[in-house]
Amino acid sequence: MTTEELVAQIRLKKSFLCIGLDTDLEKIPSHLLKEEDPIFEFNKAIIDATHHLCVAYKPNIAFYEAYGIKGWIALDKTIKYLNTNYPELFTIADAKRGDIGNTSTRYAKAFFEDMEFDSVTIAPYMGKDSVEPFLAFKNKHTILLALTSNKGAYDFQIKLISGKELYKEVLETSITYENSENLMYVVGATKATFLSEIRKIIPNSFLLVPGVGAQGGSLEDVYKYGANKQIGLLVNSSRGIIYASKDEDFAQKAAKSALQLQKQMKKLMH
Ligand SMILES: O=C(O)c1cc(=O)[nH]c(=O)n1[C@@H]1O[C@H](COP(=O)(O)O)[C@@H](O)[C@H]1O
Repeated sequence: MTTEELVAQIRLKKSFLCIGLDTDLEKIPSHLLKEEDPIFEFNKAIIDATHHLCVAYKPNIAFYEAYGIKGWIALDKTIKYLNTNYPELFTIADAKRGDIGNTSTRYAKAFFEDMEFDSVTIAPYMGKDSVEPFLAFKNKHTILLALTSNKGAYDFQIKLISGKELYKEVLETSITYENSENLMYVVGATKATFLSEIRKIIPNSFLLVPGVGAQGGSLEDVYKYGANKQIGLLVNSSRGIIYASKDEDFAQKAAKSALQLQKQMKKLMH
Protein backbone atom coordinates (compact mmCIF):
# COMPACT_ATOMS: atom_id res chain seq x y z
CA MET A 1 0.00 0.00 0.00
CA THR A 2 1.26 3.49 -0.78
CA THR A 3 1.49 6.23 1.83
CA GLU A 4 -1.03 8.26 -0.23
CA GLU A 5 -3.57 5.44 0.05
CA LEU A 6 -3.04 5.28 3.81
CA VAL A 7 -3.51 9.04 4.16
CA ALA A 8 -6.71 8.84 2.06
CA GLN A 9 -8.09 6.17 4.45
CA ILE A 10 -7.26 8.33 7.46
CA ARG A 11 -9.11 11.31 5.98
CA LEU A 12 -12.08 9.21 4.87
CA LYS A 13 -12.58 7.46 8.19
CA LYS A 14 -11.47 10.38 10.35
CA SER A 15 -9.39 7.87 12.19
CA PHE A 16 -5.72 7.10 12.63
CA LEU A 17 -6.42 4.10 14.83
CA CYS A 18 -4.43 0.88 14.60
CA ILE A 19 -5.87 -2.11 16.42
CA GLY A 20 -3.34 -4.51 17.86
CA LEU A 21 -4.24 -8.17 17.40
CA ASP A 22 -2.27 -9.44 20.41
CA THR A 23 -4.42 -12.53 20.69
CA ASP A 24 -3.90 -14.59 23.81
CA LEU A 25 -5.85 -17.84 24.38
CA GLU A 26 -5.92 -17.09 28.11
CA LYS A 27 -7.72 -13.80 27.53
CA ILE A 28 -10.22 -14.55 24.77
CA PRO A 29 -13.82 -15.53 25.64
CA SER A 30 -13.99 -19.17 26.74
CA HIS A 31 -16.83 -20.08 24.34
CA LEU A 32 -14.35 -19.63 21.45
CA LEU A 33 -12.01 -22.30 22.79
CA LYS A 34 -14.22 -25.06 21.38
CA GLU A 35 -13.67 -23.74 17.83
CA GLU A 36 -11.08 -25.46 15.62
CA ASP A 37 -9.02 -22.25 15.36
CA PRO A 38 -10.00 -20.00 18.29
CA ILE A 39 -7.29 -17.41 17.53
CA PHE A 40 -8.52 -16.86 13.98
CA GLU A 41 -12.20 -16.88 15.03
CA PHE A 42 -11.44 -14.23 17.64
CA ASN A 43 -9.48 -12.07 15.16
CA LYS A 44 -12.15 -12.42 12.47
CA ALA A 45 -14.91 -11.31 14.86
CA ILE A 46 -12.83 -8.34 16.07
CA ILE A 47 -11.95 -7.32 12.49
CA ASP A 48 -15.55 -7.59 11.23
CA ALA A 49 -16.79 -5.47 14.15
CA THR A 50 -14.10 -2.76 14.00
CA HIS A 51 -12.76 -2.40 10.42
CA HIS A 52 -14.78 0.78 9.73
CA LEU A 53 -13.30 2.54 12.79
CA CYS A 54 -9.60 1.94 12.20
CA VAL A 55 -7.11 2.22 9.36
CA ALA A 56 -4.64 -0.48 10.39
CA TYR A 57 -4.28 -3.81 12.18
CA LYS A 58 -1.10 -4.90 13.91
CA PRO A 59 -0.78 -8.56 14.87
CA ASN A 60 2.14 -8.89 17.26
CA ILE A 61 3.93 -11.98 15.96
CA ALA A 62 4.96 -13.16 19.46
CA PHE A 63 1.34 -13.95 20.27
CA TYR A 64 1.22 -16.34 17.28
CA GLU A 65 4.71 -17.84 17.56
CA ALA A 66 3.84 -18.73 21.14
CA TYR A 67 1.45 -21.42 19.81
CA GLY A 68 3.88 -22.92 17.30
CA ILE A 69 2.52 -24.13 13.96
CA LYS A 70 -1.10 -23.51 15.04
CA GLY A 71 -0.22 -19.90 15.80
CA TRP A 72 1.44 -19.41 12.39
CA ILE A 73 -1.59 -20.89 10.65
CA ALA A 74 -3.89 -18.53 12.57
CA LEU A 75 -1.65 -15.58 11.61
CA ASP A 76 -1.64 -16.63 7.96
CA LYS A 77 -5.44 -16.97 7.95
CA THR A 78 -5.76 -13.56 9.62
CA ILE A 79 -3.61 -11.68 7.09
CA LYS A 80 -5.33 -13.47 4.18
CA TYR A 81 -8.73 -12.58 5.66
CA LEU A 82 -7.71 -8.93 5.94
CA ASN A 83 -6.19 -8.72 2.46
CA THR A 84 -9.17 -10.45 0.84
CA ASN A 85 -12.01 -8.72 2.66
CA TYR A 86 -10.57 -5.35 3.68
CA PRO A 87 -7.71 -4.59 1.26
CA GLU A 88 -7.97 -0.88 2.10
CA LEU A 89 -6.57 -1.52 5.59
CA PHE A 90 -2.88 -1.10 6.34
CA THR A 91 -1.31 -4.18 7.91
CA ILE A 92 1.66 -4.29 10.26
CA ALA A 93 3.60 -7.43 11.17
CA ASP A 94 4.93 -6.45 14.57
CA ALA A 95 7.94 -8.76 14.49
CA LYS A 96 10.79 -6.46 15.58
CA ARG A 97 13.24 -8.19 13.25
CA GLY A 98 16.67 -7.18 11.88
CA ASP A 99 19.82 -9.25 11.19
CA ILE A 100 22.80 -9.40 8.83
CA GLY A 101 21.79 -8.50 5.27
CA ASN A 102 21.06 -11.88 3.71
CA THR A 103 19.03 -12.93 6.79
CA SER A 104 17.07 -9.66 6.80
CA THR A 105 16.16 -10.35 3.17
CA ARG A 106 14.63 -13.68 4.24
CA TYR A 107 12.61 -11.97 6.99
CA ALA A 108 11.47 -9.35 4.47
CA LYS A 109 10.38 -12.07 2.03
CA ALA A 110 8.43 -13.86 4.77
CA PHE A 111 6.41 -10.83 5.81
CA PHE A 112 6.18 -8.85 2.54
CA GLU A 113 5.98 -11.58 -0.11
CA ASP A 114 4.71 -14.76 1.53
CA MET A 115 2.29 -13.19 4.02
CA GLU A 116 1.77 -9.94 2.11
CA PHE A 117 1.87 -7.57 5.05
CA ASP A 118 2.21 -3.87 4.15
CA SER A 119 4.84 -3.27 6.81
CA VAL A 120 7.04 -4.84 9.46
CA THR A 121 8.61 -3.49 12.66
CA ILE A 122 12.43 -3.57 12.75
CA ALA A 123 15.03 -3.04 15.47
CA PRO A 124 17.74 -0.58 14.30
CA TYR A 125 20.57 -1.91 16.46
CA MET A 126 22.43 -3.81 13.70
CA GLY A 127 22.46 -0.76 11.43
CA LYS A 128 22.31 0.05 7.73
CA ASP A 129 22.85 -3.37 6.12
CA SER A 130 20.28 -4.96 8.46
CA VAL A 131 17.58 -2.39 7.57
CA GLU A 132 18.14 -1.73 3.85
CA PRO A 133 17.01 -5.22 2.70
CA PHE A 134 13.52 -4.37 4.05
CA LEU A 135 13.58 -0.91 2.43
CA ALA A 136 14.23 -2.44 -0.99
CA PHE A 137 10.59 -3.62 -1.27
CA LYS A 138 8.43 -1.17 -3.25
CA ASN A 139 5.24 0.07 -1.56
CA LYS A 140 6.17 -1.80 1.62
CA HIS A 141 7.05 0.02 4.82
CA THR A 142 9.78 -0.59 7.36
CA ILE A 143 8.85 0.63 10.82
CA LEU A 144 12.02 1.30 12.78
CA LEU A 145 12.01 1.34 16.59
CA ALA A 146 13.04 4.89 17.54
CA LEU A 147 11.81 5.63 21.05
CA THR A 148 9.83 2.81 22.59
CA SER A 149 7.03 3.00 25.15
CA ASN A 150 8.59 0.82 27.85
CA LYS A 151 10.72 1.82 30.87
CA GLY A 152 13.77 0.07 29.40
CA ALA A 153 13.80 2.74 26.66
CA TYR A 154 15.83 4.80 29.16
CA ASP A 155 18.61 2.16 29.28
CA PHE A 156 19.94 3.05 25.83
CA GLN A 157 17.61 5.13 23.67
CA ILE A 158 17.82 8.37 25.68
CA LYS A 159 21.53 7.98 26.51
CA LEU A 160 23.84 10.68 25.14
CA ILE A 161 26.34 9.49 22.56
CA SER A 162 28.77 12.31 21.72
CA GLY A 163 26.27 14.78 23.16
CA LYS A 164 23.27 13.42 21.24
CA GLU A 165 20.49 11.09 22.39
CA LEU A 166 20.84 7.67 20.77
CA TYR A 167 17.25 7.71 19.41
CA LYS A 168 18.06 10.96 17.55
CA GLU A 169 21.15 9.32 16.08
CA VAL A 170 18.94 6.43 14.92
CA LEU A 171 16.55 8.88 13.21
CA GLU A 172 19.28 10.98 11.59
CA THR A 173 21.29 8.01 10.34
CA SER A 174 18.25 6.11 9.07
CA ILE A 175 17.24 8.92 6.71
CA THR A 176 20.55 8.46 4.88
CA TYR A 177 19.69 4.81 4.05
CA GLU A 178 18.80 3.82 0.49
CA ASN A 179 15.02 3.96 -0.09
CA SER A 180 14.56 5.75 3.24
CA GLU A 181 11.24 7.08 1.93
CA ASN A 182 9.90 3.63 2.89
CA LEU A 183 10.66 4.22 6.58
CA MET A 184 8.18 4.79 9.37
CA TYR A 185 9.12 4.95 13.05
CA VAL A 186 7.86 3.62 16.37
CA VAL A 187 7.52 6.24 19.10
CA GLY A 188 5.72 5.21 22.29
CA ALA A 189 2.67 7.24 23.36
CA THR A 190 4.18 7.31 26.84
CA LYS A 191 6.98 9.50 25.41
CA ALA A 192 4.67 12.02 23.67
CA THR A 193 6.55 15.12 24.79
CA PHE A 194 9.60 13.93 22.83
CA LEU A 195 7.58 14.12 19.64
CA SER A 196 8.31 17.79 18.89
CA GLU A 197 12.06 17.04 18.89
CA ILE A 198 11.43 13.96 16.74
CA ARG A 199 9.36 15.96 14.25
CA LYS A 200 12.31 18.36 13.76
CA ILE A 201 14.32 15.42 12.35
CA ILE A 202 11.58 13.53 10.49
CA PRO A 203 8.77 16.03 9.77
CA ASN A 204 7.06 13.98 7.08
CA SER A 205 7.40 10.35 8.17
CA PHE A 206 4.57 8.25 9.55
CA LEU A 207 4.87 7.28 13.20
CA LEU A 208 3.44 4.12 14.74
CA VAL A 209 2.52 5.13 18.27
CA PRO A 210 1.67 2.29 20.67
CA GLY A 211 0.98 2.84 24.35
CA VAL A 212 -2.46 4.46 24.60
CA GLY A 213 -4.98 2.40 26.55
CA ALA A 214 -3.34 -0.25 28.74
CA GLN A 215 0.01 1.62 29.00
CA GLY A 216 -1.61 4.97 29.82
CA GLY A 217 -0.26 7.25 27.02
CA SER A 218 -2.29 10.37 26.12
CA LEU A 219 -3.88 10.57 22.66
CA GLU A 220 -4.24 14.36 22.94
CA ASP A 221 -0.51 14.81 23.64
CA VAL A 222 0.46 12.45 20.84
CA TYR A 223 -1.62 14.49 18.40
CA LYS A 224 -0.48 17.84 19.77
CA TYR A 225 3.23 17.07 19.48
CA GLY A 226 3.25 14.45 16.71
CA ALA A 227 0.66 15.21 14.01
CA ASN A 228 1.86 16.66 10.71
CA LYS A 229 0.08 17.91 7.57
CA GLN A 230 -0.97 14.42 6.53
CA ILE A 231 -1.67 13.46 10.18
CA GLY A 232 1.33 11.11 10.00
CA LEU A 233 0.26 8.99 12.95
CA LEU A 234 -0.98 5.46 13.50
CA VAL A 235 -1.97 5.20 17.14
CA ASN A 236 -2.16 1.61 18.33
CA SER A 237 -4.21 0.11 21.11
CA SER A 238 -4.27 -3.65 21.63
CA ARG A 239 -5.54 -4.86 25.03
CA GLY A 240 -7.66 -1.74 25.59
CA ILE A 241 -9.77 -2.68 22.56
CA ILE A 242 -9.66 -6.42 21.95
CA TYR A 243 -10.20 -7.45 25.58
CA ALA A 244 -12.96 -4.95 26.36
CA SER A 245 -15.17 -7.96 27.29
CA LYS A 246 -14.69 -11.69 27.92
CA ASP A 247 -18.34 -12.46 27.19
CA GLU A 248 -20.23 -13.43 24.03
CA ASP A 249 -20.53 -9.72 23.17
CA PHE A 250 -16.72 -9.27 23.05
CA ALA A 251 -16.66 -8.01 19.46
CA GLN A 252 -19.36 -5.40 20.05
CA LYS A 253 -17.57 -4.24 23.21
CA ALA A 254 -14.31 -4.02 21.25
CA ALA A 255 -16.11 -1.90 18.64
CA LYS A 256 -17.45 0.34 21.41
CA SER A 257 -13.96 0.84 22.77
CA ALA A 258 -12.56 1.50 19.26
CA LEU A 259 -15.39 3.98 18.59
CA GLN A 260 -14.44 5.96 21.71
CA LEU A 261 -10.89 6.40 20.40
CA GLN A 262 -12.08 7.11 16.84
CA LYS A 263 -14.41 9.86 18.14
CA GLN A 264 -11.52 11.47 20.01
CA MET A 265 -9.41 11.25 16.85
CA LYS A 266 -12.14 12.82 14.73
CA LYS A 267 -12.36 15.72 17.19
CA LEU A 268 -8.59 16.22 17.13
CA MET A 269 -8.45 16.14 13.32
CA HIS A 270 -10.85 19.13 13.04
O1 LIG B 1 6.46 -1.98 18.10
C1 LIG B 1 5.44 -1.91 18.80
O2 LIG B 1 4.32 -2.03 18.31
C2 LIG B 1 5.60 -1.53 20.21
C3 LIG B 1 6.62 -0.65 20.51
C4 LIG B 1 6.65 -0.01 21.76
O3 LIG B 1 7.48 0.85 22.02
N1 LIG B 1 5.72 -0.35 22.68
C5 LIG B 1 4.73 -1.27 22.43
O4 LIG B 1 3.89 -1.48 23.32
N2 LIG B 1 4.69 -1.91 21.23
C6 LIG B 1 3.67 -2.95 20.94
O5 LIG B 1 2.39 -2.35 20.91
C7 LIG B 1 1.42 -3.20 21.54
C8 LIG B 1 0.84 -2.46 22.75
O6 LIG B 1 -0.20 -3.19 23.30
P1 LIG B 1 -1.21 -2.60 24.42
O7 LIG B 1 -0.35 -2.04 25.51
O8 LIG B 1 -1.99 -3.79 24.84
O9 LIG B 1 -2.04 -1.54 23.75
C9 LIG B 1 2.16 -4.50 21.86
O10 LIG B 1 2.00 -5.38 20.76
C10 LIG B 1 3.61 -4.07 21.99
O11 LIG B 1 4.50 -5.11 21.64
